[in-house]
Amino acid sequence: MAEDEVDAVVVGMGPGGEELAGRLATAGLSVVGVDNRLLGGECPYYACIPTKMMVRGAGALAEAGRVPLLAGTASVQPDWTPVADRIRDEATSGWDDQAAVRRFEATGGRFVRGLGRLTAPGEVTVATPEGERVFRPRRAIVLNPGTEPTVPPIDGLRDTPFWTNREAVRARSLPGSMVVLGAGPVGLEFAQVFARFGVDTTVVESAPRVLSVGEPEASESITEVFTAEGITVHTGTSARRVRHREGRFTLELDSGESVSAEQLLIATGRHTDLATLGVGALGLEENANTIAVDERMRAAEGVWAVGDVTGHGAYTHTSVYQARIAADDILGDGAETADYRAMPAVAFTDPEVASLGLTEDRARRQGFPVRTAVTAIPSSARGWIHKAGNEGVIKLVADTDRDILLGATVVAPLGGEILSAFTVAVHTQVHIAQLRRMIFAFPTFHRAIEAALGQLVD
Ligand SMILES: Cc1cc2nc3c(=O)[nH]c(=O)nc-3n(C[C@H](O)[C@H](O)[C@H](O)COP(=O)(O)OP(=O)(O)OC[C@H]3O[C@@H](n4cnc5c(N)ncnc54)[C@H](O)[C@@H]3O)c2cc1C
Ligand SMILES: NC(=O)c1ccc[n+]([C@@H]2O[C@H](COP(=O)([O-])OP(=O)(O)OC[C@H]3O[C@@H](n4cnc5c(N)ncnc54)[C@H](O)[C@@H]3O)[C@@H](O)[C@H]2O)c1
Repeated sequence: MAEDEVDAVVVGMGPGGEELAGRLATAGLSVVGVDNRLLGGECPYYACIPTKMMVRGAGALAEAGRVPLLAGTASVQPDWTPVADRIRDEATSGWDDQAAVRRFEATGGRFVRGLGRLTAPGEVTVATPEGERVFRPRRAIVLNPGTEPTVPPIDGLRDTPFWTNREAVRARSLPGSMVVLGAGPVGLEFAQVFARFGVDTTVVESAPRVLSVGEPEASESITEVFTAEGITVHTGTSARRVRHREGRFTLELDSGESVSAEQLLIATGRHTDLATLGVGALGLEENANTIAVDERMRAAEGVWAVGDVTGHGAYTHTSVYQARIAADDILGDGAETADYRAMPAVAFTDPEVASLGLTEDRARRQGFPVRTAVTAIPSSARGWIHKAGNEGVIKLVADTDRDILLGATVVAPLGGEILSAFTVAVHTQVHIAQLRRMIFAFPTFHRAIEAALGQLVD
């Protein structure tokens, strides 16, 4: 058992851990970054980047399919090979992180591949193929373990060769049919991609609607688009039993129906194994799904946590934002504290579902004096011109006493880009009266914001 004294140990090198470890190392601290899988975490190898390459391919097919309505004829033959090649060669280098390791080492950091565990206050033990290494960092332990796909306890499921996002992004070919269990952002992005590449796709969601934590208008809009694209959507039901026989999955649903397909994708959420991470050594709850942090990401004396595990939004930009704040705090110049009011989220379906701040329901439950506005994208000038693929809606949630926006949802082509105007408005608390005096270029999609703002005044 070797012992190392260092300034900081970062356990889990997801986007936040990588950013933070690099910052500390660049500042001159001796830093060890630990990851048992790939340096960079889920986002570059199994999540954001490869799935957005899939979305790009699927989007090109969808646009080609719109040609007959707009511009003549187009003959398109979907082929998964360019997508699979791009993911292997351009996104993940064959799921090899050597470039990321070299980039981190160039900052002065040391990378240790292995499973990190808190073994005492101020002590991290890393199990590597060569044996255990014990670190007692002088200044900081940072936890960035991210999340694993959650597999629900459905009778028969565990014995079947189902996919999670990790198998789906490695797929070299696609099945003829697919059931996607779970209609959060992960399930919906994959479902639409696969359907557009010709897979007969069925979505099963236990909540009453898809994207159930968002605005109902967004759920309705996406359900309509999916249905129009030939995707079958079951809501308010789950699977009580799964069987896999002769190359086919069959799911018996709670509703009494059954659905069957060549492949099953589990997209029912994420979790973190805090017991394996050993947070009990810090006096923290091992059965919890998140590590509570203060506004500077401090979880305990000398311990910071960043990323999905903090429960403040499972997005890469959240993890990197928190990493910046934690790094400043560790380096001793931490004036900035976390403010999540304008934390954006984008599901990269087509149309994109982009949102930030409070939904109407949450704003009312929190006791705000609420007024809302809803405007349909097809009724805007640009939406009408765009025609095929113009589905969507903008919904605003305003605090009438303070004359500011509390939340916004944009379902639209490039909805994530349109959302940026609201990110500024909510982040800086611009008065709605001031927003209404802005000039919105004609005929942009974001000009639909003006119509929505107009509904917020008498
Ligand atoms: C399919 C999919 C698509 C997504 N698309 C987007 C998107 O478009 N935009 C977006 O913003 N977000 C997206 N996300 C979410 C995004 O991937 C995560 O929020 C992001 O990766 C940040 O996670 P993190 O920093 O908490 O750590 P992660 O990226 O989860 O990385 C954590 C790392 O820590 C390692 N680790 C865990 N425990 C230990 C341990 N004990 N010892 C050593 N190493 C350990 C893990 O192996 C992993 O490498 C997507 C997620 C999924 C699943
Ligand atoms: N573009 C992005 O920023 C992006 C993309 C993908 C994921 N993410 C993040 O990753 C995280 C995970 O996303 P996700 O979609 O996997 O999880 P999620 O928790 O957002 O959604 C999971 C869905 O599965 C449903 N579900 C749970 N158990 C079920 C069951 N047994 N049967 C049927 N349905 C069931 C839930 O009701 C929920 O709607 C999210 O927090 C998300 O924000 C972000």
